[in-house]
Amino acid sequence: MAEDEVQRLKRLAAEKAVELVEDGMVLGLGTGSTAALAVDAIGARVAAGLKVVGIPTSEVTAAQSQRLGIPLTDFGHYNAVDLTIDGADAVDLADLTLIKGLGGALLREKIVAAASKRMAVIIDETKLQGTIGSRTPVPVETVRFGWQSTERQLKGLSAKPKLRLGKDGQPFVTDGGNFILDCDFGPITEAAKLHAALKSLTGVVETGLFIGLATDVIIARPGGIEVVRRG
Ligand SMILES: O=C(CO)[C@H](O)[C@H](O)COP(=O)(O)O
Repeated sequence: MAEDEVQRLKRLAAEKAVELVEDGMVLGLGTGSTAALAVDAIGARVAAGLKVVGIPTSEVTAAQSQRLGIPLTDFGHYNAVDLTIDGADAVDLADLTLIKGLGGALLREKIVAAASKRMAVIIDETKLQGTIGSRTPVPVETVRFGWQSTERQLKGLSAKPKLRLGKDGQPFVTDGGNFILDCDFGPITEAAKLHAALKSLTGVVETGLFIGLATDVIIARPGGIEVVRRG
């Protein structure tokens, strides 16, 4: 699919999700190229008088929100988020399991998603890949100290881990100061079991498997928008 068309589809999904935003809401503001389009659309509504507060899932999203005049808050002020709008790297429509974190923000994204009453995931149809893991590795955020030891433990779980590098060829560092090991497991049939096994490893901070968190998936296809809701 041509890049312009993918961008058009991402914008359609973002705009559909922003229709769910209501006055007075606490919003989770996602990270990535699709989520950024939703943040733009929220910013336009704020400029037109909408009253919301947002919790950003990355420093990049925080900076974008500030530029747009979206008031920001944190979990010191609110226990729960009414609605989070975020992208995803892979979605299994069978149970709305997601892989997230190719943009590097998975830890904050998961903290915000876990506190959200509703999580709308916005994607173009290229993110639908059937069984999760078939085409997308699982990002695993790992403390820097001893990352090679954590990598060996991951290999013990049959992963093929690869340390993520930044554009400068140095290890990519997350907003939390950690590294990411992108782990190819092949198709994942028992995501919850795998997630639990990964989390039990010393040195693993969080995984990019988002299970039972998405409530709505908004898919932009060339022929139109499809909304899939949990249950
Ligand atoms: O999980 C993420 C960032 O950590 C993003 O939501 C995910 O990478 C999708 O990004 P994009 O919309 O640019 O394809």
